[in-house]
Amino acid sequence: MRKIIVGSRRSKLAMTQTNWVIDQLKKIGAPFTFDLKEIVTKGDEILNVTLSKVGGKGLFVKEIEQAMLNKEIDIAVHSMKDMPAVLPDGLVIGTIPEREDPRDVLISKENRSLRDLPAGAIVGTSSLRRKAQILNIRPDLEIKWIRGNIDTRLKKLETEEYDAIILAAAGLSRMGWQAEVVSEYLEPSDCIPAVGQGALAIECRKDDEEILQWLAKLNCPKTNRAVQAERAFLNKIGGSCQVPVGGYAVINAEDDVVLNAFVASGNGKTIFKETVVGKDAVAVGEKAGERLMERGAGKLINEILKQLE
Ligand SMILES: NCc1[nH]cc(CCC(=O)O)c1CC(=O)O
Repeated sequence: MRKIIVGSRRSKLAMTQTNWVIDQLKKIGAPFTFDLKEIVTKGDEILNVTLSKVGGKGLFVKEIEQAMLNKEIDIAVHSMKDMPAVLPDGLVIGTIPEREDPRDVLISKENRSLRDLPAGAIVGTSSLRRKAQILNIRPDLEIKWIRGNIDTRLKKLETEEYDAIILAAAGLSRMGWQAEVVSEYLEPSDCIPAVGQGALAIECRKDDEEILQWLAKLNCPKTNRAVQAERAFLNKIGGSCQVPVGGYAVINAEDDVVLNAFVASGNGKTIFKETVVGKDAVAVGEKAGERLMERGAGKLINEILKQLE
């Protein structure tokens, strides 16, 4: 039997996701044995800085992709939302399994919802996307940066000066946290998820036909189409991590892709939202990007990027 080397970040979430995929492959009878190889990425090492300031997207995958190109590993399981728009030559996303709950959740002291938090309450998040959307609804709240893995953040809610934190529902449930810890599931009408949130990307070499053939059996066509639309949108607007942006697509009963996307100013005062419906996922994503740019998102993005210079 062929031995497959699976590369993974060492975080508990990464390991959990990786082991889940290995289990799925075993379950469908893939004729492989598996070896896990831990890889430390830049994103794991730099914990004290906002991600958007240290390079953002790609930070959690670059070293892993290099190891794959060097044939030190054969496959890797990533959170789709950590994946840059373009993959290095020679690598592909071999499969996208069914998406988990894509929503963000609010976890607060006294189990308060977003609209019930006390005036001026402190909310922990390091995501520009979450910050802008939260401030759009509750401009009085104070957003305080927080980093670290999910367990660390939950602990900080108890030990540090936060009244609430925001996390992805998918990460929480994959880590075995029960829905009871959640104070409120934020609906996409309030807080549009990150592009790819809740989905996994399993990456391998383009020419590894044997692996590709088995990975294909784990593929979820609906999730695939939805994520394609979201990523086409992100690509169109330039996919920068410095700009509050989000996109979430579903497949409706008519088999159309329905994409909701937004671009906002950092303080959430200006927020442009678009909904685009259509059969062709990539076209839907690109159209959402084009429309938002026409409405002024381009100007907004340029202003944000200029301030960073
Ligand atoms: N930002 C880090 C990150 N990358 C992927 C997830 C888990 C959720 C997912 O797979 O989308 C998380 C945690 C979070 O945002 O709370």
